[in-house]
Amino acid sequence: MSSNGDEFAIVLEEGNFQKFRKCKRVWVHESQDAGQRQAKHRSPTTSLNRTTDLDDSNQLAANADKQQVQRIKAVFEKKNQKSAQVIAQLQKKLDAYQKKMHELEKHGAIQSHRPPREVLRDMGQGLKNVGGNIRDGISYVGGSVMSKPREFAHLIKNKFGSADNISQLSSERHHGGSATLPAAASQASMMAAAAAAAASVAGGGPQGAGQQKFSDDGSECSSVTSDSIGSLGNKLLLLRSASTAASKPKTGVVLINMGGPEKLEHVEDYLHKIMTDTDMIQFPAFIPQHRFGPWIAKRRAPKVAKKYEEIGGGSPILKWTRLQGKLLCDQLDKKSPESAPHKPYVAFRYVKPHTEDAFNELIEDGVEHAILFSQYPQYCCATTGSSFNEIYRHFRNNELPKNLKISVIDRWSTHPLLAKCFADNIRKELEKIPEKDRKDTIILFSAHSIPLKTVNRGDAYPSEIGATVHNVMHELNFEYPYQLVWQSKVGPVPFLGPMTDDAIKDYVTKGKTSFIVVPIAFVNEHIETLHELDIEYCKELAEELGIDQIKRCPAPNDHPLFIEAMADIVQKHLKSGVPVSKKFLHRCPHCINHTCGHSKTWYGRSHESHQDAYLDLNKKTRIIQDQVESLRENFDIVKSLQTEIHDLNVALQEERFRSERLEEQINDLTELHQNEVENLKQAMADMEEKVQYQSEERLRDIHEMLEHCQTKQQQYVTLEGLDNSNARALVVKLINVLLTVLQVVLLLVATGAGIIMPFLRTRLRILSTVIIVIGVAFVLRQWPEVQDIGSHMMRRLKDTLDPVQ
Ligand SMILES: C=CC1=C(C)c2cc3[nH]c(cc4nc(cc5[nH]c(cc1n2)c(C)c5CCC(=O)O)C(CCC(=O)O)=C4C)c(C)c3C=C
Ligand SMILES: [Fe+2]
Repeated sequence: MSSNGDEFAIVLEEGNFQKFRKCKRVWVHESQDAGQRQAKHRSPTTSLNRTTDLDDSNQLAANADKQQVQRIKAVFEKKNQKSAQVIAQLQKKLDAYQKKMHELEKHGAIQSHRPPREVLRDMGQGLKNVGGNIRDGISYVGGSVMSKPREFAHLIKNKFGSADNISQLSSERHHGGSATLPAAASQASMMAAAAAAAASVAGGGPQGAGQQKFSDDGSECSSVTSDSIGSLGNKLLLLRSASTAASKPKTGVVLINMGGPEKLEHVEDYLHKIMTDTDMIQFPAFIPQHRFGPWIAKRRAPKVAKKYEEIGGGSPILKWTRLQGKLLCDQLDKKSPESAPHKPYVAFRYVKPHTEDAFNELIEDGVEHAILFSQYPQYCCATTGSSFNEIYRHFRNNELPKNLKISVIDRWSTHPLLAKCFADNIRKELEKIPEKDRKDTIILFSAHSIPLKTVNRGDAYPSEIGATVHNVMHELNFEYPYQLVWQSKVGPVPFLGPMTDDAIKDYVTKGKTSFIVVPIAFVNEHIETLHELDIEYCKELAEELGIDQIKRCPAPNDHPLFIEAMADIVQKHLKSGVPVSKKFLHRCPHCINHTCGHSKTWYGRSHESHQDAYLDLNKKTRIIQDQVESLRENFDIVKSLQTEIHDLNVALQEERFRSERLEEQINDLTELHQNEVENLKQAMADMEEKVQYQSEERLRDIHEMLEHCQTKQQQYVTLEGLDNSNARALVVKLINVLLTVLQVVLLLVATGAGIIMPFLRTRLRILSTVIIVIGVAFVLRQWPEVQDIGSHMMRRLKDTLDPVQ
């Protein structure tokens, strides 16, 4: 048996072998689950490795002893534990990310079913954009103003001549006249008409084809009369029908204006509110305004009501404002999707809908940002100031919701599109004037006057009016003579002049006969354009002065350039990120109005708080951006960890396979060994049996020989006995003696052999026996000398022991 075999013999020793099998079972069991999971991932290279592994394992198996097996087991166990830990950690991380992503999805940031990585990337990008937008204000999303509805409107205009005609056709249809109107077109007409209203430039809308000459008596004074108010009504009706189901508005555009009585019965209340508005009118200190104001309102009401009656029974301000708001928000929705949906709210100072109506609705709608958009292009303490003071008072008594951001557009007198709009309207009026008179036509920019006292306090109104006038004239290349004049003086106190009517009178006396009056301070038709300018000046004064060339330029109303101007103003405001202008927070140098002081402080604070909120939002956006970034990084880490896990699993799988092979080898060798041991045992048993059998054979042979001898002897005895009985007896006795002697000799030989055999079993014994025998023989041969030596030694010993003798 080889030395390797010896080592295996030790391993296979009953106790050790059991231990080895037990350890192996534990190890195999631990790695079994993972092995099953990974089995399908076995790569072709693994099978290649197997051969090498097999050799390794053969080698290993060949050299393995108990410690080696345990060491191998420990290494694999350690590896197994490590992988299990790594897998558990990664699983944990993965769970956390999945949870985060789930939360993000749940909170609406991700609403798609795209892969989370892509969603994360888009979200990150979106947040980046949001951040950018917030930093830059709300970014301008470019888009042509001449968008689809307007193109559609142009189409319709080409077909029907004017948007107004659509409603006409529509009513004709009701009377059976719609046979020629295609069904689809009739359905679309409602939508188209709304767009057409926005596109009613020259020839369309109230200023163009729909515009009517005021007087039946052939007066040239152009105006927007009750007929055109009716046309405005139709547009609004169509707009309303065309409006789609409203979604929750994000941005509310609050159109701030003074308003006018829509019905005659509202006139007194309207005047009452004006007369008691101390921002608008300040009675001398000795007159109690709250008493005297209503009294004047009551007295003045019939006269004012008559005027409203003459313009069609009420102020068109609300209708125009609603239309302007609708068109504005439509444009904003397209141009500024970041702040969409936009919804217009009307906040009038003296009639319904009041400030509180607008804000109640706006808050109920859940608007996030309310833009307080003054509809007075030029700031005046009596008008703009009064409305903003009213809003301040409203929020002094009512809580401003924390989630409602407010910002202010307080003036826009120099907006280029406003000037372009006025210039366009002026050009159109100029075209109506005979060419010979055109160059000499004086353009009279007429604005509502204000008391000189107000001017002297430092009200910006006159200078801002002047700025608009300058810009309009710049648009007209200053090609015409022009003059800024003032109208609508009320009460006995001195007002800013020259008055419009006085100016016309004096110009006429100076030989001027052609005028275009431009209402420069108000953006839609109202009593002062429709009555004071159209009736009192263009008609009555012209008659009185004997001239027929006083034309009136329409107010901006729904002029596309004006709507575009409004949209641009709002957009730029959003983009600027400036909630309130410095100028607005700055009081007039001689302001005596305490409300102005409180109001501006309030706007300033709310501005600050919004600025804070804005900064806060910015900060939060940045934090979210950072989080998205780190999430993205973590995502990458998870990805690489997943790859690592996969690699580890593959390696683990290979190790497991290798160990399996090793185990198989060990099993095979164990079996081989057992077989060998069995064979050896068998061989030994066989040998034993053979020896036994051979010795029995020998004995039998001896017995047979003895029996044969005896038989021979008896034969001899029988043969010879016949001759001589005495001799025969002697021979028998002799043979018996011989046999006995032989037996004794044999016995002696056997005994001797029995005695001698132990001495001859090993070489050493044989050697020592030979030496002893030779020694004894030598002693016996030299016996006398040995005796002498013995007696001599005895003597010497006695002498040594007894020194006295
Ligand atoms: C920008 C325009 C206006 C300024 C500035 C303005 C100042 C101002 N007004 C009054 C007194 C009255 N105004 C009245 C009506 C009225 N005022 C404006 C515009 C401005 N007023 C308009 C557009 C209207 C008419 C609205 C409508 O119904 O269509 C009235 C009531 C009518 C009347 O009694 O004649 C009064 C009164 C003052 C004292 C003032 C400046 C301090
Ligand atoms: Fe006024």
